[in-house]
Order: sequence, then structure tokens, then C-alpha cells
Amino acid sequence: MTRRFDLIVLGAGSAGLTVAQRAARHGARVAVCDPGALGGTCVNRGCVPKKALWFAAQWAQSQALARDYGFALARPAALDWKRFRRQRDDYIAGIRARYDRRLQEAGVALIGEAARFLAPDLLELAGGGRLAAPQVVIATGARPRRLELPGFGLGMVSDDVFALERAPARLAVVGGGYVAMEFACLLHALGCGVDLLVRGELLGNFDAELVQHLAGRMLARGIRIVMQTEVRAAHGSAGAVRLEDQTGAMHGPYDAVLWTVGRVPNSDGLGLDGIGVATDAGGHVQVDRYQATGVPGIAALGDVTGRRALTPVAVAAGYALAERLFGGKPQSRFDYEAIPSVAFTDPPLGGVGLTEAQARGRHGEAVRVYTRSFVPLQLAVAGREERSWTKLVCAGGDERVVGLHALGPGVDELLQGYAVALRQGLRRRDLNAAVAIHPTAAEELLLLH
Ligand SMILES: Cc1cc2nc3c(=O)[nH]c(=O)nc-3n(C[C@H](O)[C@H](O)[C@H](O)COP(=O)(O)OP(=O)(O)OC[C@H]3O[C@@H](n4cnc5c(N)ncnc54)[C@H](O)[C@@H]3O)c2cc1C
Ligand SMILES: NC(=O)c1ccc[n+]([C@@H]2O[C@H](COP(=O)([O-])OP(=O)(O)OC[C@H]3O[C@@H](n4cnc5c(N)ncnc54)[C@H](O)[C@@H]3O)[C@@H](O)[C@H]2O)c1
Repeated sequence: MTRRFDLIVLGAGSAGLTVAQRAARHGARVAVCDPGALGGTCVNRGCVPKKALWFAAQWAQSQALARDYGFALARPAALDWKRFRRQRDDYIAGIRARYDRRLQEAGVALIGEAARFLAPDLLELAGGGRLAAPQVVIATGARPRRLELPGFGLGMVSDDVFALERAPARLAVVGGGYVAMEFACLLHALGCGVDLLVRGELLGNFDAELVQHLAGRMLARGIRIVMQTEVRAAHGSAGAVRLEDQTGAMHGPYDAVLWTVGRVPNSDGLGLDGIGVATDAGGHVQVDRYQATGVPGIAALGDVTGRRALTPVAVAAGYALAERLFGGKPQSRFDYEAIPSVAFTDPPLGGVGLTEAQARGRHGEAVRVYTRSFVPLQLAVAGREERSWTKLVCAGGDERVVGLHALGPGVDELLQGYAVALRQGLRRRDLNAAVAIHPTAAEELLLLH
């Protein structure tokens, strides 16, 4: 028997859940298929457990800072990983329970199986059942990339970090993107000796000058950053792994290796070839500005499309799509410009809008850049000299702010308001005219001139 719906969504991650719930709110009969845990990557293997670890790392650092303030701590206490993991997992279970309740309240059918296309409007479930709908959304996300190199299995991928029971004493992190930089910083703060082996550039999406300052800070803390290093093989056994690079040089031994070399879209196994949905060379589903594939009735969202793999992007695009398909707003679409983002490194690095290099490429001579660095009060009092950095990238005669970038404690919380302001057409003189809140690190952004 074939069950019929108005909308079938493949994937119950950030993108899929949003489009499903919003469409149901508009009265659509919706089914969501997912063989995995509700909430997808962000809730179970990404943002949320990562941020919990990041906070644990912050508390580890804060103990050292407290000592520098005069608290009588002989040495920072070590993390009780068992307890930490229990508390984190309870928190995540609570999120999943809330999602489950919301789906039930919205009348969305949740089907715990993978699905694949038999025809554009007909899907087969892993257990053999069939579903049909005039609209189908592919929101199947992505998974860690696994390299075809000898000994790859001696290391772990980001999903495995959340199952760690202690900080490995010597860790190699391979890669230079978001996941690599975040885990290198936070695991180092939790007691790992970290070597970061980087083939290309560090954090390519962020402003290069601030990335350099971040790398300098990491080096000063004792993280070894080895650039221009492509790992070709892993040797040894679990707990004593050596990594061989493109020159034949060996690195290690390491107690653990973390491969963070990008992510692969979950588009294989969906039967896309058979129905004519196009993917690029990397397997990302190709979509237009409205998230539509070339096949009528099929749209795609989130990481599987390879467009800014961030949770708020998946959510916003999902909402806009539901409005277009079921909300009577045929022009509804998500605008991919000026997306704010923070790398939860130590300290965090954030940016919204164009980097300096992007702005110079787009606006040429009309670009003006203002930077400022300072030692935040809470560090200065402790005798630390770790500087924070802010950078304003302006373009045009009225100095419209086209990019804003910052590195330092608190940047993760500071940036959100500026993301709103940039979309509203913020100019530099608006910052200079605003009244500061003193003494804060945030007020430094008003003093850029
Ligand atoms: C370690 C890490 C940290 C991150 N930190 C952040 C952060 O701090 N901030 C941020 O904004 N972003 C972060 N991200 C990125 C963010 O998690 C993703 O952009 C977001 O989760 C993508 O959502 P999605 O719905 O597209 O995919 P996913 O959340 O991956 O959901 C896809 C779902 O589809 C299911 N599925 C797969 N195949 C099928 C099938 N055939 N049929 C049915 N279902 C299927 C999967 O089981 C999965 O549940 C992080 C990612 C990682 C890996
Ligand atoms: N704080 C956040 O918002 C956050 C955190 C984590 C992830 N994310 C999202 O998830 C996405 C995926 O993150 P990611 O770090 O997995 O990917 P990424 O694209 O950010 O980085 C992948 C890195 O792997 C390197 N690489 C690729 N192939 C390699 C090889 N064969 N050998 C050595 N290095 C290789 C690349 O040069 C790059 O440095 C990010 O782009 C981001 O959108 C966001």
C-alpha cells in the first residue's frame, strides 16, 4: 500500500524539521523520513555537543585565569568526562523529546527509515513501504569525509569525538577548516597535546589577517601548527599512530588522530540519477535560488546542497521554502548574503559580510579598512597580554559597512546584533554616533576610526 502526503521530507535535521513543521502549520499533510536521531548533525554530532565541549574547555581555561587573579588553585582540576557526557547527553535527549512533541502536535508523520526515489513523486522506504507526494524535499545533510589512504581507520572522525572518555595525551588533527580548528583548540584546552597538520589554508571563509592572529595565539598556547602538510598514510596501531606526509616525513607518535578533511553530501543511495536530479562533482544536489532542483516537485535544502553549511542557514532556507510551497508566497526564498558565522576556537573568531580580500575584489579602491586591537580588561588585570582584534570593512563614499570581523573573548555573542545592522545598511558613522557601554570589549567597535 502507498501512503499519500502533500509533502515528504527526507531528513529530520535542521533543514528538514523546519520545512516540515512550517508546511504542516500551513495545513499540509507532511511525512518526514529519517533512520537516524531527530535533529540530525547539529543536535547529535555537531553544534550542540561541540558547544558543550567548548564550554567545558572555557571552564578549564577560566580556572587558570582565576589563579592569575589570586584564587588559591594549585592547578586546574581535570574534567570528569563521564559526568560531563551524561549531562550533555541528557540535555540533547531533552532537545530530541521537544522536537518529537512538536512534530506530533503539528500532525507530522515521523518515519524512522531511509527513503529513496522510485519516481519524482514516489519513494520507497528501507523496509519496503511506499510513500507518494507531489512535493518532496531532500534534506539529507552530509557526513565526515573518509580518505582512501592506508591506515585511515587508525584515526577517528568528528562524530567519534563525542564518544571520547578522556582527552588523548597526544592528538593529531588533520585539516584546517572549522571542525579542525575548533577541536584543536578545545581539546588542547582540555589537556591534549595537539599537532594540527594542514594541507591548504586555515579557515578559508574568515578574514585572513584575523586568522593569522588566531593561529599565532594557538602557537603561543602550545598547539603545533604544521602547514603545507598532506598526510598520505597512517602507520602503527591504535594508541601509537604515526602519520606520513607527502615528503615521506613522519609525524607522531600520537595516541589519537582526528581526520577533519571536509564533509560528503548524503546524496548517494537516493536514486537521484534515475529521476534526473542533478548533482555536482562532489555529490551536492544542484538547486536554484528557490531551492528547486531541475525536476518539478523536488527541492533540496541544507548541507546536501553544499551552500554555507550552517544550521541557521538550513533553518532559514527551510522556512522560506515552506512559505513558497504552502504559504501562498511564490517569491519566498532565502537570501544567502551577509551570513554571520563564528568559529568556536579559543578565543572565538567571527565575521559577517565580506572579508577584506573579498571586499577589495568586489569594490576595489572604494574599500576602507579600520582595525583595532586591545587587551581585554579581564585579561589585562591578570597580567595577560593576549590581544583581541576588531576589523571594519567599509565601501563607498558613505562608508557602508560591508564586513565586520572580530577575534577575542565574547565575540560569539557580540556578532549577532551586527548581523542585523549590516542587513539594514549600517554605515561607519552610525557606529561613531552610537553611545558605548563602558567598560566592555564591545565598545571598541564604536571607536574604529
Ligand atoms: C562538528 C560540527 C560542528 C558544527 N558546528 C556548527 C556550529 O557551531 N554552528 C553552525 O551553524 N553549524 C555547525 N555545524 C554545521 C551544522 O551542523 C549543519 O550545517 C547542519 O546540521 C545541517 O543541517 P541539515 O538539516 O542540512 O543536515 P543534517 O542535520 O545532517 O540532517 C540530515 C538528516 O538526514 C538523514 N538522512 C540521511 N540520508 C537519508 C535518507 N536516505 N533518507 C532519510 N533521511 C536521511 C540523516 O540521518 C540526518 O538526520 C557543525 C557541523 C559539524 C560536523
Ligand atoms: N562554528 C561553526 O559554525 C561550524 C563548526 C563546524 C563546522 N561548520 C560547518 O561545517 C562545514 C564542514 O566543516 P569542515 O571543517 O568539515 O570542513 P571545511 O570545508 O571547513 O574544511 C575542510 C578542511 O579539510 C581540508 N582537506 C580536504 N581534503 C583534505 C585532504 N585530503 N588532506 C588534508 N586536508 C584536506 C581542507 O583544505 C579544509 O581545510 C563548514 O564548512 C561549516 O560550514 C560550522
